[in-house]
Amino acid sequence: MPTPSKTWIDDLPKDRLIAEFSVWSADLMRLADDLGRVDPHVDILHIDVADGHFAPAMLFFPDLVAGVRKVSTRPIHVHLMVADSIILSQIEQFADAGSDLISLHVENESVANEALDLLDRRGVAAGMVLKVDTPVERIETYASRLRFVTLLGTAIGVKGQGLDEKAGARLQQAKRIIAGCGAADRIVLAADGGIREHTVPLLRQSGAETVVLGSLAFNAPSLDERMAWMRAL
Ligand SMILES: O=C(CO)[C@@H](O)[C@H](O)COP(=O)(O)O
Repeated sequence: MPTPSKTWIDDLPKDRLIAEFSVWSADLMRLADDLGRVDPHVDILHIDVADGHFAPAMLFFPDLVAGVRKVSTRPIHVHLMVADSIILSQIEQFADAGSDLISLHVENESVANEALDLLDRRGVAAGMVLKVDTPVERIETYASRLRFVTLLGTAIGVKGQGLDEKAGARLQQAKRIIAGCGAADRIVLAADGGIREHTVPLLRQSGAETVVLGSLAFNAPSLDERMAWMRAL
């Protein structure tokens, strides 16, 4: 299965919301079939990784990414929610497995620069994620090295929650900071968590260029209709 081109981030659509599909919300017992079902609508596959310590969930592993790589040509975005002490070895393993973009957390402060150096050496695009209460200004330090910035709109690593009321204002602030760093054309701004029919318009208006779709897409009564609605926003 060919991997996406080096320039895949530059080739993402700019005239509509980018659709990032969260594998966590797929039918895990029939994963290949479910990914095949949604594939025509997918711009990016999002794979959460959590160690039960940095985030409460225990989620996904490199062999799963390697398996997804075999059944999909879509770019794979790995969201690492793991402790500083294991992040470098996790990056190596998820890069080996075929990830196209790996995001660590701004809160992984003690190892963040080393992790970004490693992603650079491995030729994997770098992203960063902020927990729902982390000051947005903290992306400024890293902005020159990033292709993606993702703001969590809910508590980390828990599915099925409602959107935090600060999410819209935080996206607007991130947008201003990214523009102030001269990185508006390079960094894609993403919203993850609390992605619902009534929240997507607000997130879009607040500056989100992509949303991480979970149940909103995988459980949609008609995926064609839901995606047509989303793309028209
Ligand atoms: O990481 C997350 C939620 O924080 C997403 O990746 C989940 O997949 C969303 O699932 P739903 O809440 O939409 O069911």
